[in-house]
Amino acid sequence: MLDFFVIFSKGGIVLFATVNQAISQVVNKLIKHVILEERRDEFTCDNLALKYHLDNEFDLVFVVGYQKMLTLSYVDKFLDDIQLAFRDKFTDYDLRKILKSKGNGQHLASSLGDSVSNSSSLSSPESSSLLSSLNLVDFYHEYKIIYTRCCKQQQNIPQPEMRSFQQSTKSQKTVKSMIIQSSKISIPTPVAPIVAPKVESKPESVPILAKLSPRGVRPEKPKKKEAKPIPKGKKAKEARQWELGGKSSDDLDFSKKTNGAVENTSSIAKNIASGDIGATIEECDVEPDLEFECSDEEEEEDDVEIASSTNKKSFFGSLIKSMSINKALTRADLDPILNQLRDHLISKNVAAEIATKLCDSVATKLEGQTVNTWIGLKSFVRNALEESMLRILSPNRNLNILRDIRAKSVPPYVIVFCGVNGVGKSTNLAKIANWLVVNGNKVLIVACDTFRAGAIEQLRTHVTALKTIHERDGAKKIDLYEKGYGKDSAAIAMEAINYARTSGYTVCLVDTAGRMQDNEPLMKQLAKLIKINEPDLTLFVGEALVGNEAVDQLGKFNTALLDNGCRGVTSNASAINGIVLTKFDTIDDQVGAAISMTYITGQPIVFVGVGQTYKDLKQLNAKAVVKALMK
Ligand SMILES: Nc1nc2c(ncn2[C@@H]2O[C@H](COP(=O)(O)OP(=O)(O)OP(=O)(O)O)[C@@H](O)[C@H]2O)c(=O)[nH]1
Repeated sequence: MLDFFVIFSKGGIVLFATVNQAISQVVNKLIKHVILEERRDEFTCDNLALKYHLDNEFDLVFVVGYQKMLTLSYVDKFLDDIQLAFRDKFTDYDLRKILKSKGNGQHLASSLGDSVSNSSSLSSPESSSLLSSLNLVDFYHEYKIIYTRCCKQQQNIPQPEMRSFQQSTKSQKTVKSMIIQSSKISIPTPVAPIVAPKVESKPESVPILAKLSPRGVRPEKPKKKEAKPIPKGKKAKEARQWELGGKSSDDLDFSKKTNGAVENTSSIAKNIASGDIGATIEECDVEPDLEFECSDEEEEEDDVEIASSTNKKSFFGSLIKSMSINKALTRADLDPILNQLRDHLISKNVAAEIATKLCDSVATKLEGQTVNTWIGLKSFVRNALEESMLRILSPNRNLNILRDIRAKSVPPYVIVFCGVNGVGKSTNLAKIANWLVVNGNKVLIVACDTFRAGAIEQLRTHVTALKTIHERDGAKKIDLYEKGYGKDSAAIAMEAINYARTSGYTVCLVDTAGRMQDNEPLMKQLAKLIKINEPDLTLFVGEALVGNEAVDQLGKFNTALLDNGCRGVTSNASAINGIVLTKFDTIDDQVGAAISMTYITGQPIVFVGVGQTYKDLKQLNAKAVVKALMK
C-alpha cells in the first residue's frame, strides 16, 4: 500500500499528488540527498521508503512513498506504467499551459539545480496550497486504474508451497549414505614437497574426515635448510641494527632512550624534508596535458569523423557513433553505450559497483531526451557524465580546516587518521602537520599506533625533522605525545588531548595503527578511540592505487565505526568525515579511486598525497580528475 504518490516538475511545481498531508519535507530531503546527488533510486526517511523516476523529456519527477517495512514488488512497475500513462495523456504543450495558468510561469526545462532553490516552494505555504489543491492535472482516474492493477498483480504472484519433511531430500538420507566409499574419494595431488603418507591397508569404507586425515600417518615435514658454509674471506651477514639504536632482538620501545635525538633524523625524513615548505596547498592537476574538452571546430571535425566512420576515433567518438539520433533515447538505446562507458571507467580504476551506479545515473538523465545531431548527442552524453562525476567529487560541505581550527572555542582541534596498513597514514600526517605549522598552528602529534613495531620511532623521526625546520627560532611549534607500545590507544589519545589543552596546542593529530577492514577487534578499538575522544575530523587515509578494494575498505571502516556507536560530525550516515588520498603521484591517469571513495562516503577528499617530501600535499582538482577519466 502506497502512502503517497506525487508528480512534480523539475521547476518544483507539484502537478499531481495523492495525499493531503505534509509530505513536502520528506520530498525535499529526497531532492536534496538523492536526486541532486544522483545517488540511488531508493531513499528512506523516518518510516518511509521513497522511490522516484525522472522523466527527462517532460522534466518531471514521479515519486512514491510507502512504509519502509513493506516489501512492495510492484513499485518499479507502477512508476514505469504511470510515467507512460502521464506522457500519453499530456503533451509538453499541455503541461506548459497548466504551469503557466498557475501563474508561476516556471518553464518546464528548469534544471534540477533550480529546483533546490525553488524546492523551497514545496515546503512554503504557497506550495502547501499547491499540494492541498491536489490534482492540478486531471489524472486521478488513470492513477487509480494503474495502482489497482499493480496491486492485483502482486497479490496474484503465486507463493511457493512449503514441502513436507517427507518430500525433502534430507529425509532420504541415512547415516550410511553419509559414508563415502573409498574408491569414490579423490585426494588432490599435493603440489609441492609433501611426501604422500604410506597407508598399509585400506579399509572398505571410511568416514570422509578419517579418510582425508588418516590418524597417526603424517606427511613427512620438509627438512630444514641447512646453513650454507660461509666462503673464506667473506663476512657472515649481521643481524639488522635498527636506526634509532638497539638490536632487533631488543625491546622495541625506544621511546625513552632516544628522546630529543635531533641528529638521528633518518634518511626517509631527510628525503621528505628536502622539499620547499608551502604555506598553501596547491590544487592537484593530475596531468597538465589531460585536455579533453575540445573547441567547436574540433567537435565538428569529430562529427565528420563519426559520420564518415573513419578509424581514428576518440573513446567518445566511437561510443556516440552507435547511438541513434532524432528520436527520444530509450534505455535500450543507451545500454550498449553505457556498458562500454562502464568498462572504460573500470579501466581507469573506478570500482565496478560505482561505475555501474554512475552509468545508471547518466542513463536516468538521458532517457527520454531527443537530440538531432551527432554533436548534440555527443555533448549530451559527455555533459551528463561530467556533471555526475563533478557532483560526486564536489564536497557537499565546505571543509576549511584552518578556519575550523580558529573557530574552535576550546582548542585543540583533533584529527584522527585511520586506514589499512601501509597506505601512508604517518607520512601524510607529517605532511599535514608541516602545513598546519606553516599556517601558524602549534601541533601535537599523538602516537596511538601502539601495535606496529617502529611506528613510534617513525613519528619521532618526522617530529625531529619538523622541529629542525620550524623551531630554529626556539619557539615550540610541534611535538610528539607517546606512551610506548601495547597500551590502550583510546586512553593515550584522551591524555594527549588534555595535555594539548593545557599546553596551548591548537591541533592534535592522532596517528592510529593500520588495520584490515575485516579485523573486528581492531575496528572496535578504533571505534572506541573515536567514540571516547570525539575528534573534530576522522580522516580515512587510502591509496589512490586501489580499485574495487576501495569500496570494501571504506564501506567496512564506515560501517564498523557506525555499528560501534561512532557518529559523524557532519552526518549521521558517515563516521568518516573526509579522505586523504595518497600516492597520487604513482597512478598516471588511473584516478578512479577518487570517484569511488567520495561516492561511498559522500565525504570530500581533503588532501591528496603526491610524493614523499613534506610539500607533496595538494588539494583535489575535481575538473582535472574528471578530464583524466574522460580521456
Ligand atoms: N609515492 C608516494 N609514496 C608515499 C606517499 N605517502 C606515503 N608514501 C610512502 O608509503 C610508504 C608507507 O607510508 P607510511 O606512512 O609508513 O604508511 P602507514 O599507513 O603509516 O603504515 P602503517 O603504520 O604500517 O599502517 C612509505 O614508504 C611512504 O614514503 C605519497 O603520497 N606518494
